[in-house]
Amino acid sequence: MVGSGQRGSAPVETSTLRIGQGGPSCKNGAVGYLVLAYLLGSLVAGLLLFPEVRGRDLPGGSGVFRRKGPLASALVVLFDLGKGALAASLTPLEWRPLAGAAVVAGHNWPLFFRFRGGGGIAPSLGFFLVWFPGETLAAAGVGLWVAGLYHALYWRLRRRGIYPIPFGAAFGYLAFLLLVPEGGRLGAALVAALVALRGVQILRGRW
Ligand SMILES: O=P(O)(O)OC[C@H](O)CO
Repeated sequence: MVGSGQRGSAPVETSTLRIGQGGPSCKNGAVGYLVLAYLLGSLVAGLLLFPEVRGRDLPGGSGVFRRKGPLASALVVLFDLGKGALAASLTPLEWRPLAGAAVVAGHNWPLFFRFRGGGGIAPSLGFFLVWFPGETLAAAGVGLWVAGLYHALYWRLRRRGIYPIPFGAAFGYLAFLLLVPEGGRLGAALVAALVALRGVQILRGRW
């Protein structure tokens, strides 16, 4: 997207995000946005609302579904989507790539829960739904479709290995990286890397 410059003056180019433009006060402001995003991410719904899940299962939608049922799971997913969406809404465009990483880092390694949180899927979905709604919905569709297929062809029969949602999500993030416009690629790559890193930790039993 290209911003409309004022008539008679040089057009204002907004198509490329340039992180760190501006003086020291701008950078100080950015630290505030990133800390806020990290703290928002650290409010892990599954751990706040259902502390009994802690240590027994993952605190995201799937883990809470397994332990507490569908309504509790829906509540957790909505809360975690919401904090991601709020972080995107509060952060100016130029700092959004880092704010996306910050809110997901908070959810995955929360300050309030000894740095042991969820997988980062719901907050990243909420964050990018605000920033790139069409691309995010399309990528989420890919992820859900792959998860459904994996469930039907493998998980339903074996119940072993990677759970369907994270399995499908890996394809969703790949789709998103291909679909997202240039201005969002850095943010998408940072977030996907943090989700993948946490996924490796979880697979190794370090959750
Ligand atoms: O990645 P989270 O913590 O948002 O959890 C989402 C789902 O439970 C993953 O299976």
